[in-house]
Amino acid sequence: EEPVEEPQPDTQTQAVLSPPTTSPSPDSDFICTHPPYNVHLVSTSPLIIYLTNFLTLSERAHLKDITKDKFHPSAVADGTKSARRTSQSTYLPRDLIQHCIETRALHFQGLSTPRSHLEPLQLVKYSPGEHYDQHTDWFNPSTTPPTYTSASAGGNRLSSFFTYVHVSNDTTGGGTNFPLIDFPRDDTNTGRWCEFLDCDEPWERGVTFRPVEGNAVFWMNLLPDGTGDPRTLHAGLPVTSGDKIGMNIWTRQAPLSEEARGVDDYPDL
Ligand SMILES: O=C(O)CCC(=O)C(=O)O
Ligand SMILES: [Fe+2]
Repeated sequence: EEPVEEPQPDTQTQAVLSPPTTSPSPDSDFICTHPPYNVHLVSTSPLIIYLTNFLTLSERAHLKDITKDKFHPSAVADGTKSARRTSQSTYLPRDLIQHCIETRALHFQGLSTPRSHLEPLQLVKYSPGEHYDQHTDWFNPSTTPPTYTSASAGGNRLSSFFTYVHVSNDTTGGGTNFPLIDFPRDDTNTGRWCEFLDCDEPWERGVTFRPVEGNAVFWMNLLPDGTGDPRTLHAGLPVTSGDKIGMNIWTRQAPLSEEARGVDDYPDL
């Protein structure tokens, strides 16, 4: 019997976490290997990095398969549905593939980031017309209850990965827009960025990442003094046709409780 999950008040700032349940291993012979993803520096301040082939085809297929019937309307901090975020979300159950993706995200951040700093991985699905208004992933101390962001509750969100898990052939729209970030310089005029960035957007709109399945955007949310970096403002632009599923991988400043993360029995490597 699958436990029925209540829709989680999972937020504009997604402060309230739903601990993942453990699902049986997808394949007991599974060995965690990491794809040879590529790293492209978009901005050094704030740090924004574009990653190609961060999720393999089989990982994407697995993520879609295990979350097929699990999406609930995305909500905001007070638990209500919001016109600001019209997508559907779900947290991933814990399994070996989920664990392997977590390991990749941790190693990318310097090999010694503890797993306990990771929030449960969250999938977000957009159908035509759905979007997520401009927001920051870091919690604003003036609007977020301190119980969500105190050091004992994990602190703030240090970094974000937004990975594209599913983008259909007919998907249009659905880019991830950072309005305050300058388009990366390309003095050689190779136009290579246009494969990943929307070069048709007017330059005042900042940088818009195209949703390309398997790829990911990584950025640091906090300034060196630990406060939120306002330049990380971003939006999930409306999907205009087809659909899009993304995954958030959020790393906190401090460990989350087992209550928030769920029990994790997998060996670390
Ligand atoms: O859908 C996107 O492109 C971005 C989503 C996002 O920023 C979020 O879920 O926090
Ligand atoms: Fe976000």
